[in-house]
Amino acid sequence: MGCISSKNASCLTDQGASPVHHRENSPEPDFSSLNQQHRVFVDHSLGASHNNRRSRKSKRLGVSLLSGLSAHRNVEAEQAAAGWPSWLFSVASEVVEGWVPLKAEAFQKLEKIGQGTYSSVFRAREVETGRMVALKKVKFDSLQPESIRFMAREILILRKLNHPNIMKLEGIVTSRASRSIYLLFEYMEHDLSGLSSNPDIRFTESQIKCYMQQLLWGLEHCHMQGVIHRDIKASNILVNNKGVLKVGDFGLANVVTAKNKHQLTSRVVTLWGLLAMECQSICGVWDIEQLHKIYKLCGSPPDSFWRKTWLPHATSFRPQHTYEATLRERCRELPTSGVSLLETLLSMEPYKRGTASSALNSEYFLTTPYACDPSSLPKYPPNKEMDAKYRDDMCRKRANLKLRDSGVGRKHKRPNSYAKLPIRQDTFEDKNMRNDASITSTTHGNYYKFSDPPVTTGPAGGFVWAVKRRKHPDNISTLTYYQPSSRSQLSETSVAFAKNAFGLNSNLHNDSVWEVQGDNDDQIVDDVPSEGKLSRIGERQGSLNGCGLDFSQRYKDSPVKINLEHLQSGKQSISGPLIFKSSKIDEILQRNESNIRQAVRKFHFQRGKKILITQE
Ligand SMILES: Nc1ncnc2c1ncn2[C@@H]1O[C@H](COP(=O)(O)OP(=O)(O)OP(=O)(O)O)[C@@H](O)[C@H]1O
Repeated sequence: MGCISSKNASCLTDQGASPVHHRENSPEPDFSSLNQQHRVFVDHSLGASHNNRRSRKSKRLGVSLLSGLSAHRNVEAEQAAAGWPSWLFSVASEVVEGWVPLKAEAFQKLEKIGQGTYSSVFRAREVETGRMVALKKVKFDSLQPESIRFMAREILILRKLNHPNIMKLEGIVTSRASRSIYLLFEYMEHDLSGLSSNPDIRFTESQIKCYMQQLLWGLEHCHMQGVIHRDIKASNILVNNKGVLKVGDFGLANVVTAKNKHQLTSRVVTLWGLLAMECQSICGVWDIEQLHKIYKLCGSPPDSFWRKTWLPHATSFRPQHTYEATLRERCRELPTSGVSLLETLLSMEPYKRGTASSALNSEYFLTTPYACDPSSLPKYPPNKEMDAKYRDDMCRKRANLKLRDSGVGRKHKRPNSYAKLPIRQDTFEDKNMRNDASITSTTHGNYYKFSDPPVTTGPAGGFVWAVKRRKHPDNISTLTYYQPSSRSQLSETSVAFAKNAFGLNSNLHNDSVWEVQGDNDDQIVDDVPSEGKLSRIGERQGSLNGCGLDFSQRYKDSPVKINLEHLQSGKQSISGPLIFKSSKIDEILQRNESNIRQAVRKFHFQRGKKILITQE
């Protein structure tokens, strides 16, 4: 527990009111100018022109460029005077336009309540009012303009949104001397991931409708502002003790404009858990697996879809046989109107897919039982995704120990139901449990409930599921992949693998990198390693330049084939169920992991050398 310290900042005002100090007529952030702000074009051909009219025009243009430049300098001077760090306003001055930084001393930082890929979230007390708040420390590299721009995008989008069901950005804590920033939000006691993974909590139909309605109201607002969230998942849906739901984490959000609507990346949205995201860096199996699951739930798109689609590489994802939707069967306990709504929202064909607005007008919300009032929702003890993960980890450790004790070795076993997972009290018994290095991946609570994969006990654990699936005749598809045959061949791509792995929500690896750099979340950290940030840039940016891999090349051939051109070694085709031989996969995963580690070590070693040289 400790106070964040910084020197230059203003202090907070009334409780409940936005603590941000707005200047008069604070303009709306202009997204289009974010990347162009500092590009001042001087057209040298203008002065050489013999055309008088053109020359006069050029002079006018020159004058306006100069006055634009000086206006810009004024803005920067103002922002510096307000106490903003220069690395921030010189790259993305729109972010702080009309605001002044909040004093770090104005908050007492309490415990960590959330750990995302791009941030750590802390509960804090506003010293003046005693109000609880959440401070999100965003990970980025203040030495890298691209990294700053991506962090800035989240802020700009948050500033653009103003709705009771959207997390409101109340201010930014930083200072002229600081190299990190904290985003200030209202404190929310729960996230839906934590709540729904608690076996003791069962929502009634009207409570579900209440949450759904609030979620859709929030999303409708985003869409009306041209904002698409692109990472809607239970842990990003926050709920407070008054029953109010707010959509959070706009780190992957973007603004759709007429210009960019066909250019946005498909490399967003969290797949089905961190483990999957880590494994995704290896042969891309998990994308395909997830798609396979989706087909099995929602049915595969009809022939007309594949003929009409303009999505690049779409036909690569075409399954070899038709899947009938099983959604109705799987959701037979839900009311018909609810399943119909789900069907519309999950429709594979975009023109059939419902919008947030159409969902709000659907029969589901117009029939009894109606959505309850948020204030009537029960008050639950604080429960976050982090708590659920902690329970999962403990459960896996326990399962692993049991298996060892029974001499089963590395065989994997799936718990019968998530409800049987230990709740937090139980886990205290496990405090003295041996810390098994192989049990490192964390899994989302809902993962067990819905996707029903096995407990994983090692880096390759996910493939047990693939092995299990061999028994099911409906999992048939063909997949081709290039299997690396030797360590040396893989090492050529190790950096790419490392970057890719970091870019794909690999908390496990991110954490170790941060430790290497001596990052301490209790202090304002001045620098952060750029490796993780680089990949983050790639991922958030929507291009994969930072990762060194071109995913657009990944699924060149059809149907459901993986063609990894960066693994230029032995081609292997598998026909039949969508599986790999687990032993081979184990090997590949282990090799990849060690390559990733090597690449990271090498990177830090080289970076350290560079720093030394610079200092000399
Ligand atoms: N305002 C808040 N109040 C309380 N808890 C919060 C708040 N904002 C975030 N959290 C907690 O912190 C977690 C991580 O926050 P967030 O999703 O914003 O970070 P992230 O780094 O973008 O995560 P991700 O890896 O999902 O992209 C959330 O799942 C939630 O449990």
